Amino acid sequence: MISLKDISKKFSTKQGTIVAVDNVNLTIKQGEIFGIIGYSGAGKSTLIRLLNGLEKPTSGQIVVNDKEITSITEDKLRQVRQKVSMIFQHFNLLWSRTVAENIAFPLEIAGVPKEQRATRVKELIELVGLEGRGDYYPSQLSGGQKQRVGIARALANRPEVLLCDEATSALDPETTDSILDLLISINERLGLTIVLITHEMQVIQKICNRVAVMENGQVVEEGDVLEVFQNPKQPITKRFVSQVSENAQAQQTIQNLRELYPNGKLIKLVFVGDQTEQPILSRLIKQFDLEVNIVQGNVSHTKSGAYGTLILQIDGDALAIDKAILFINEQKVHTEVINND
Ligand SMILES: Nc1ncnc2c1ncn2[C@@H]1O[C@H](COP(=O)(O)OP(=O)(O)OP(=O)(O)O)[C@@H](O)[C@H]1O
Repeated sequence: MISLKDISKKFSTKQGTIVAVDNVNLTIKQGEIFGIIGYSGAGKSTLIRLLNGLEKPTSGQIVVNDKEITSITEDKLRQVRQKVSMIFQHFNLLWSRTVAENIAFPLEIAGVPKEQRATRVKELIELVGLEGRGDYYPSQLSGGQKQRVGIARALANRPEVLLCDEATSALDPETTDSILDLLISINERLGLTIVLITHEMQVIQKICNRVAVMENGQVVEEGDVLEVFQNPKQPITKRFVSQVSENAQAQQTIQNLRELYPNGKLIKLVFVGDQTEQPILSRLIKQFDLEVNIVQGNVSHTKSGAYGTLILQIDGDALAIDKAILFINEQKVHTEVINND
């Protein structure tokens, strides 16, 4: 549905040339929710703006729905843009228009007759759960409600792709959850392809099928969310994954246990999907003459299944510990020894 081939975007500034996007190759499939994560300055905004033609790449090709958008005329680009909508961190609503008038705005631009506009606005208000708020002004709405207006407006002309630029970053965790639930339901009900950029792994975890990790303009890692959670390869990906799977308190506990049991091994187990149901721990204790302490346990639910981590402190004979680790690996559970130093 969307493919980026060798895409680079350079900006010339007084300080010199900035490479905002550096040779990116990506394919986004129809109907999926694809997340792009990176810290500030990684190039996410530039990349997403390239997808709807707001920026032109310095080199490379972008194909959206079989149309090569990098070399088409402004007129044709406008047609493609109707199929690629966007929502924003700060909503970008028109403050002097009511909710209904904001949602109607893209329909007016597209020349939809007044009566059809009214019917479509009503449908959209229901779709995003803003019944009874049609005559409100944006200033009378909460952040979450404003983003619902943004989503309704973006969907007005029945796009095939929705781009989300840090769409939940200005919202509190509970409101973030409700907006992400709305995006999931829209993706499922309308079969809409969603591409989102974020710096929060929680967002990726909750709603994305696949993820690309950006650093210094490059995509440094990419894959199914569950796989990336299970086996992050790059240091930056590991940092993002630990945002959701570990917490400061657990780190403290690890520190304490290292001091308490200098001879034991601290082992992190990573479970995916069905493995989270398996009684691996009880079998481990039964089969091996080892002392096993649970330091921390955590199960996160991603869109494609459950993902869990368990940190164990295992003490006893060194050979038995190695055999136990082998046994755990045989259950297809990924293990990582946390150094005792
Ligand atoms: N129009 C521009 N002119 C010059 N430099 C730019 C321009 N747009 C972006 N950049 C630079 O490109 C790099 C990537 O910026 P970009 O906004 O894409 O990153 P980001 O990952 O979205 O970060 P943030 O979340 O802070 O917006 C940065 O160094 C930024 O300063």
